[in-house]
Amino acid sequence: QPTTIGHYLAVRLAQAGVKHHFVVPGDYNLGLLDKLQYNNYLEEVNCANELNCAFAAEGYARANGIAACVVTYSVGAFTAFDGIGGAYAEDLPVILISGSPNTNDIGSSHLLHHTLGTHDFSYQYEMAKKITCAAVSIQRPTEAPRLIDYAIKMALLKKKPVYIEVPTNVASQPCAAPGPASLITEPETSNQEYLQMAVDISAKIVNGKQKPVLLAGPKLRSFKAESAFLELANSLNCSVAVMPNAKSFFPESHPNYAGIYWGQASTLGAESIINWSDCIICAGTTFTDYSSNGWTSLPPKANVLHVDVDRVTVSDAEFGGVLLRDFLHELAKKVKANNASVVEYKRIRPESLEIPMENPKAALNRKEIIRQVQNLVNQETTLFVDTGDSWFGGMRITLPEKARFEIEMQWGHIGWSVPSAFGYAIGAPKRNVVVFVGDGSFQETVQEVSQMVRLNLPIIMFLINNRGYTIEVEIHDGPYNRIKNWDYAAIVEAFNAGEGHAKGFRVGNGHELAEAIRQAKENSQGPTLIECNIDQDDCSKELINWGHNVGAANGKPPAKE
Ligand SMILES: Cc1ncc(Cn2nnc(CCOP(=O)(O)OP(=O)(O)O)c2C)c(N)n1
Ligand SMILES: [Mg+2]
Repeated sequence: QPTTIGHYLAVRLAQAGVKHHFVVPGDYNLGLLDKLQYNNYLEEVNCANELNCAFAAEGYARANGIAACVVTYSVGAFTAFDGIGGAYAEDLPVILISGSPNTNDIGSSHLLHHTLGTHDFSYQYEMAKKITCAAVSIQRPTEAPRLIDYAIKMALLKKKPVYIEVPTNVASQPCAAPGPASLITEPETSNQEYLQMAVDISAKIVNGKQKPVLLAGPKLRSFKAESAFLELANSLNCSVAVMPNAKSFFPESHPNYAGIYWGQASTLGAESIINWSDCIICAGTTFTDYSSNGWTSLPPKANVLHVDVDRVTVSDAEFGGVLLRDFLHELAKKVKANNASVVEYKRIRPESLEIPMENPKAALNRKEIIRQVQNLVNQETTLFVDTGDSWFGGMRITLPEKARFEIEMQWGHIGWSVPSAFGYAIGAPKRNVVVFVGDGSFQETVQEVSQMVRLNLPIIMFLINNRGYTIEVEIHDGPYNRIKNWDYAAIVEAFNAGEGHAKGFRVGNGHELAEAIRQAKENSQGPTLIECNIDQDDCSKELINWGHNVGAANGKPPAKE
């Protein structure tokens, strides 16, 4: 039967793998929301604001592989853009759908609400082009199928966000029925000839080296290359280190795991084994000022074989059209086992960093929190760590088999973890979602705890209250790093408003923390926030050192004219 553009979009979203769409309604998108809603493949999830809506979709994409969020024109889309920029930075395919003015108003003398008060209604679409891999605006209903297919296909191919603008009078327009899912889900393939050339040359190089190692990068997950990476690690049988924003993309329970490579914030001797190697296969890695610890930890270029998402760079050659997962899978068949690095690693591996238990009545400190969270983490746990000393605390957690770790080191938006963990929990209902979030970060996006209450999500949040922006203090201090303290436990319980199951605890020692965790594990009907009060100066030495390096990098004077 004839369908509508709204129905067409709903079917395509479902065919792409979206099961929930995150929304903040607005009069420019209400007709579209109706069409999406009565479609039984999709479930609508409300958010308190559009920044959190976009971050919830970003978190859903971490769990589900693709996500969608629907906002209204300008006043909705502009804050959603911040979360979409984050999805772009983190290689997460989020489909941003925005309502927009009636097509009859384009080019007319009408001035409209939720606009800049001019006759130009193209600015949002132009802005969206900058932070997506594809942006479309459906001004002529007959073009809808082509534009929708193009945008969704690009999101799936490039693992980047896309933008679909739907004028308020278009969603209910008649439209051809959508075709088969394969039209939009066709995966990208490698150029077979180039793939084999790249693999043959690389295998010769690797097999000719004395002590190759592997380094896992953040792009392994989005580009579905984790299992191919594991295959290569097993066939090469070498030491494997991971970048801080690739933690959990290689199992830490694997006998060849050699820790996190992050300069002086490295763990388990990873930096030593990387620096000792004569061939570092960097798979899906990116080295930024943050992830290279202020440019202090970059593997020596001459020893690097860099495998990017769609190209391979070896010594003096580069091969385009070679997909990361295909290259790793094929290389695994051609390399000879060489465990020199594993033998060496066993000699340098530092003693295990067991954190001794504190006197349960002593004032709570960062290490005791990490020790107790370590005991909470299991195979079903996904640990979110927000920007701040939470990053460095999270790095100290040893992950059991199948545990997952979520971080947003490229975009680095404080507060991301609360809405992202909310969206993730909807996409992965069987996971135990645990969050490390600082007081400063929490204040940015606290509203989405109310949606956790609404949907009875048993997310456990450790709010590290060190009275301010400690990560910033370590980069560069000033009065602006002090913040107003909140009663965080009371705020979370205020979201219950008589019918919720949120629980809030304020803890000041190891005994209170243990009791709060015990109750959090029992609270299966709603979120539990545990406000961990620690001293303002109780921060990791890794953060202090990292802060010095990043501060120095930020302060580098302009190059001489
Ligand atoms: C949206 C956004 N605005 C400002 C910043 C800069 N920034 N980065 N970290 C911070 C402070 C984080 O403070 P907390 O969450 O309390 O973390 P810690 O005290 O370091 O544990 C800021 C203000 C940021 N990273 N993201
Ligand atoms: Mg703080």
